[in-house]
Amino acid sequence: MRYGGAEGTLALKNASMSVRDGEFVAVVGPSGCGKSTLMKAVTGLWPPTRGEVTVAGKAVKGPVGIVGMAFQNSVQLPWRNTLDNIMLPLEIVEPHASRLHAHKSDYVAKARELMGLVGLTGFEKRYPWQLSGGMQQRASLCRALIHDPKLLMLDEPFGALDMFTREELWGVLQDLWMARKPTVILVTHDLREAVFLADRILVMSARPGRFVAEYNVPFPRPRTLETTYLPDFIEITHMLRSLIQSARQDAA
Ligand SMILES: Nc1ncnc2c1ncn2[C@@H]1O[C@H](COP(=O)(O)OP(=O)(O)OP(=O)(O)O)[C@@H](O)[C@H]1O
Repeated sequence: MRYGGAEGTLALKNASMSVRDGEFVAVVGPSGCGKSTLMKAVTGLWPPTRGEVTVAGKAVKGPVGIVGMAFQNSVQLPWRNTLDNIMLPLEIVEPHASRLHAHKSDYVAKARELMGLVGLTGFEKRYPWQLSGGMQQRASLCRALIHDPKLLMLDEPFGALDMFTREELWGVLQDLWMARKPTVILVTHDLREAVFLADRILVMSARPGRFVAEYNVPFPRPRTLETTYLPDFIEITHMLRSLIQSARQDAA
């Protein structure tokens, strides 16, 4: 996958991966290795120069409707309250857009249910600027899930948060995933986050990115912060750190 024509930046090369229905996969790798590019390819936001992407058995030719997305900088529309921000995808993604007017109360109930799951009950009428960063990311997760996407793409969703809030949101995301079981692809620089959340971790090489290792995470769910202090947990994060360190050195 190349940006800017034949002489442009080669972001991904021979980057082949597959994810099972309902699986939670984390993608880690050196900075600039093409993780976000991978997300753009999978969601159909940027077509690969060569190769193909298949989601739910169909070749991706443009933006994929069954995807929910959340990024590091959760952009909530400042003139909409939290409930209305969460409901935004319903105005865009079919079949919900055509049904929204006639079934508004059902959809509002669904948004409230999601808000309950992430601990935002009572904040429906608050505007984004009245919420903390962590609360805005909770709202982003709800917005990413409101249209029941089969695939949830998360690109550093907690990257801008302090460690305590981040760890709290790992639990929130795990609960959401266990309740709804979407397929998740999480891009993260935080190796503890990857090990806490994922069933399987894919490690990328330096740019042009490809997959150089994968690791199945053995811990039963629900995982708790106590899990992160287990010797095995620490050993896996060390091992991932060494793999990424070697990938960075190979590139140097
Ligand atoms: N729209 C674009 N146009 C040109 N080059 C781009 C574009 N987007 C990304 N790149 C380049 O492609 C390469 C991979 O970028 P990408 O954002 O996918 O990496 P990343 O692994 O997500 O980075 P980071 O870990 O720092 O977030 C980088 O060299 C980047 O400069």
